[in-house]
Amino acid sequence: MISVENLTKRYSAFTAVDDVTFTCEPGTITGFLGPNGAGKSTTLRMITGLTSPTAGRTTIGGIGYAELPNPGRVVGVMLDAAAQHPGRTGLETLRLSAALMGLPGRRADEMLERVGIADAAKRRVGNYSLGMRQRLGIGATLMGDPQLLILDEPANGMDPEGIRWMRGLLRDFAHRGGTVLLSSHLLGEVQATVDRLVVIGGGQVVAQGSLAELLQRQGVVVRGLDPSGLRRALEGAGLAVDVQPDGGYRVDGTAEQVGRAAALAGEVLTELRDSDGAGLEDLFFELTSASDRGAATSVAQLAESRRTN
Ligand SMILES: Nc1ncnc2c1ncn2[C@@H]1O[C@H](COP(=O)(O)OP(=O)(O)OP(=O)(O)O)[C@@H](O)[C@H]1O
Repeated sequence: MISVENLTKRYSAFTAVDDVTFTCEPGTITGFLGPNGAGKSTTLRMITGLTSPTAGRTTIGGIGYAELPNPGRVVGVMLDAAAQHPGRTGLETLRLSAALMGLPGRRADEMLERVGIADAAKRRVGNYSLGMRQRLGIGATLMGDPQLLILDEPANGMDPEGIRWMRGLLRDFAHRGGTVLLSSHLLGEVQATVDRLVVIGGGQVVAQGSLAELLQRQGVVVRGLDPSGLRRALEGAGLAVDVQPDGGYRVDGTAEQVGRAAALAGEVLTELRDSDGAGLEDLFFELTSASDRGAATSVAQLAESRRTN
């Protein structure tokens, strides 16, 4: 388990990470999501002992990263795939990882096969594409057969096939009881991969919960013959209504609640369906801009602020 408790990092007067708390459980993939500059990398650097916190603490399996006797055997960390030495070949890179962890060199060859770049084993990493470096980086994280993975923007530079491959690999890792924490600034990228989301904006956690929970909050999409009459009926029934760019309404409620409110007011519906997370992107922007206002610190507060806006 990864545990982050009241973690804060200040650079002079600037607070990059502000009282962040979350946990990542075995058997799950947690997405750490936020726009550029939100504080994701700083948090991951603190978890992995590369930056010291101003306040708070982080543990991996109950102990601090710096106290792990052979960290690579416990947690695979990839913070910057582009940082690999450009003059070494992929094989040399992984052989070095193997040597540092006291593993046999042949493991490097097996790993290159596993991450799909065996045919580039003897090429210099400087000539790899970013997607190939990500594969190599993921290979390096897996060398010590760890129970946890911490990956900063692992999908950066990967093509759709690469992203699908990585998704399968991480799913399989979590399925076998592993714990994964991965960051991204793109909601669409993590949505299909993760079980849980921790959303960060302006250094603060603005929402966290299971993906299902956060998706559920998206309610239903509804349209009627008389849009303004339908809106009056829904709001009259106490349902919060968001007008979509295409003129439909997204409603925080169930199809039954919406159907009943419309029927009571004699409104004819032309469409009523689950929003299928279509609004999760809106939620992401809403959540992160809410953090700039310092308004919402939890899903509950955000939900409240959406109801009253
Ligand atoms: N060493 C440092 N000194 C001063 N400010 C820093 C330092 N490191 C990070 N910051 C600032 O802290 C904030 C958070 O940065 P961080 O790299 O953690 O964001 P991020 O969410 O990972 O963004 P990105 O997706 O762009 O990598 C940014 O405003 C950044 O400029």
